Amino acid sequence: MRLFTPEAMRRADERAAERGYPTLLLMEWAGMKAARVYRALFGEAPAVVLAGKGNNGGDGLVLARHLLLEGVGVRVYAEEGQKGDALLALKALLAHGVEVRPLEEASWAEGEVLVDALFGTGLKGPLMGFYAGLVERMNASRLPILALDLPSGLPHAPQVRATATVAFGGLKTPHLFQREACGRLFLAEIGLPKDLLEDSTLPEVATLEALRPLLPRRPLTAHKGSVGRVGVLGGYRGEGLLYAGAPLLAALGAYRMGAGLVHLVLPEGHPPSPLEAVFHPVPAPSLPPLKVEALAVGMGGGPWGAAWALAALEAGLPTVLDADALTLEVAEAYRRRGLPAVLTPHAGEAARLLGTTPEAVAGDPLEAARALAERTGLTVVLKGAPTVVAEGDRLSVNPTGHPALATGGTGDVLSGAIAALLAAGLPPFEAARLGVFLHGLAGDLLAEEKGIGLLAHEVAEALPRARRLLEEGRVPMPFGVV
Ligand SMILES: NC(=O)C1=CN([C@@H]2O[C@H](COP(=O)(O)OP(=O)(O)OC[C@H]3O[C@@H](n4cnc5c(N)ncnc54)[C@H](OP(=O)(O)O)[C@@H]3O)[C@@H](O)[C@H]2O)[C@@H](O)CC1
Ligand SMILES: Nc1ncnc2c1ncn2[C@@H]1O[C@H](COP(=O)(O)OP(=O)(O)O)[C@@H](O)[C@H]1O
Ligand SMILES: [K+]
Repeated sequence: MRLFTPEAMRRADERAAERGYPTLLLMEWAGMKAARVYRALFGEAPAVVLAGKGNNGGDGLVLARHLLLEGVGVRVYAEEGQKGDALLALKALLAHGVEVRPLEEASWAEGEVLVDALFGTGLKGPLMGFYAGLVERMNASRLPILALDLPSGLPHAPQVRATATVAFGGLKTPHLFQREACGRLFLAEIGLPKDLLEDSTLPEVATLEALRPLLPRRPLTAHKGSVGRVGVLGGYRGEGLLYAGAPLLAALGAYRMGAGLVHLVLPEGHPPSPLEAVFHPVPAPSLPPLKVEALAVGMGGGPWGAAWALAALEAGLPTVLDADALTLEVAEAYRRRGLPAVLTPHAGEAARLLGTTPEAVAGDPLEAARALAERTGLTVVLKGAPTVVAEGDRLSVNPTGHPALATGGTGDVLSGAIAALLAAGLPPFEAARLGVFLHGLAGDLLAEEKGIGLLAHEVAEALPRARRLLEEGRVPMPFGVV
C-alpha cells in the first residue's frame, strides 16, 4: 500500500480522467462510502453537512443525498460557487428538494453529527478568518465530527479535530503523521484503477501482505547455530550516566525475535543478564572472536559508543548501530567498508546527525529519514510515531505502534530485534521494516491488555506473539477499510 501526498492523489485522479474514467463516479463512491461509515458510527443521528465549494464539498453533498435516501435527517450548509463534479453533486441533491443554506448561517444543536466537507487535498496554506473561526466553533461544539478525506485545515493549524476520518482512494501523509486530528481512520476504495494506486515512487505503508512473506521460516531441523546468532556490543564503565540495562534489553529483543544465540560483549563488571546469553567481559571497547551473523552495537555505550562501533567494524557483519554509536564518523566508516548497516536514531539523534533540530525532524520525518539515508548511504530507521524506514530512494512508513511504547529501553529492544532478523539472513531494509512492524505490534498488543505503563522487557516478551499473529495473517488493521 502506498502513502500519497495530496499532489500524488490528484495525479492519480487526473490519470484516471485521461483514460476516460468519469471522475463523477469517484465522487459518488466517496460520498456513498462515507455515508456508510456515518451510518456504522452514528446510526440514525441527524447530520449537519458543512460543504466547501471544491470537490471535498462535492463529496459532502453526495453523502447528504445518500443519508437522505436512507431516512436520516440532514441539514446542509454549503459555500457558493460549485463547479464541475461538485456542481453536479449539488444539482442531484437539490433535485431531492433539500434546502441548501449558506455556510455563513451554519449552526447545530445537541444530538447532531457534524460532517466536515469543507476542505480536502485542495487546501492551500492555513485556514484564516471565517474558515478558521468555523473550524474552531466546530471543535468547541463537542459534537461528533466525521471528516471527509482529511480533517479540514490539515496539515496546518487550525484544523478540525475529527471523531473519525474517511480517506478516499488512498492514505495521505497527514493520515499517518497527524493521526491525532483524524480520530478513527477509515480507508474507502472509490473505484480508482488499481495500477494508479500502486505508484512505486511513493512511500510504502507497511502492511501484513507485504511483510508476511519476509518472516524467516524455521525448519524442523533448526538448531541454535542455524537460525541466526547475534552479537551485542555496548555498555560503559566510567564517569557519567549508566544505561546498564540497554545492551541487556537488546539481547532480549534479539532472543525474542528468534535469535539462536546472543553473545554479549560488555565492560568487565557489567551485570550479566539474561541467563541465556554468552558473556564476553572486556576492559574497554574491543571485538573478541564471535561466531555470529549480525551485530547490534552502541546501546548504553555512553562515551564508548563510537569506539564500540569502530571495533565492531572489523567483524565485517551486518550491523545495527544505535544510540551512542550514531555519529557521522561511524556511519562513514561503515559506508566505506560497504557493510549493510541499519541506523536507528530517534528524532533527537537524527537531528544531531543532520545538523538540525529535533523539531525540524519531527516536522517532516519522511524527508529527514530520506536525507539521512542519502547522507550516510545506509539504512535508516527513524523512530517515532510513526517510525519511518529509509534506504536509497525507498521509504516505508510503519502503521503499528502505540504511545505506551514511549518508555525507556523500548528502542534497545528494537535494535536487538532488527539484528536478529539480519542474522537470520534478511537484507537491511527488510529486516528494518519487519522488525519495526513487529515491535510496534507487540506494543499495540500489550497496550490493549495493560494500557500505559509498559516495561521495555515486556515489549520484548510480546514479540513472539506479534510474530505469530503475522505468521497466521491475523494482524488487526490499524484502520478500517470500506
Ligand atoms: N483524489 C481523488 O481521487 C478524489 C478526490 N475527491 C475529493 O476532492 C477533494 C479535493 O478537491 P479539490 O481539489 O476541489 O479541493 P478541496 O479540498 O475541495 O478545496 C478546494 C477549495 O478550497 C479553497 N481553498 C484552498 N485553500 C484555501 C484556504 N487556505 N482558505 C480558504 N479556501 C481555500 C479553494 O478556493 P480557490 O483557491 O479555488 O478559490 C477551493 O474552493 C479531495 O480531498 C476529496 O475529498 C473525490 O471527490 C473523488 C476523487
Ligand atoms: N507515541 C509513540 N507511538 C508509537 N511508538 C512510539 C511512541 N513513542 C515511542 N515509540 C517507540 O518506542 C521506541 C522508543 O525508542 P527510543 O526513543 O530509542 O527509546 P530508548 O532509547 O529508551 O530505548 C521507538 O521504537 C519508538 O518508535
Ligand atoms: K474535510
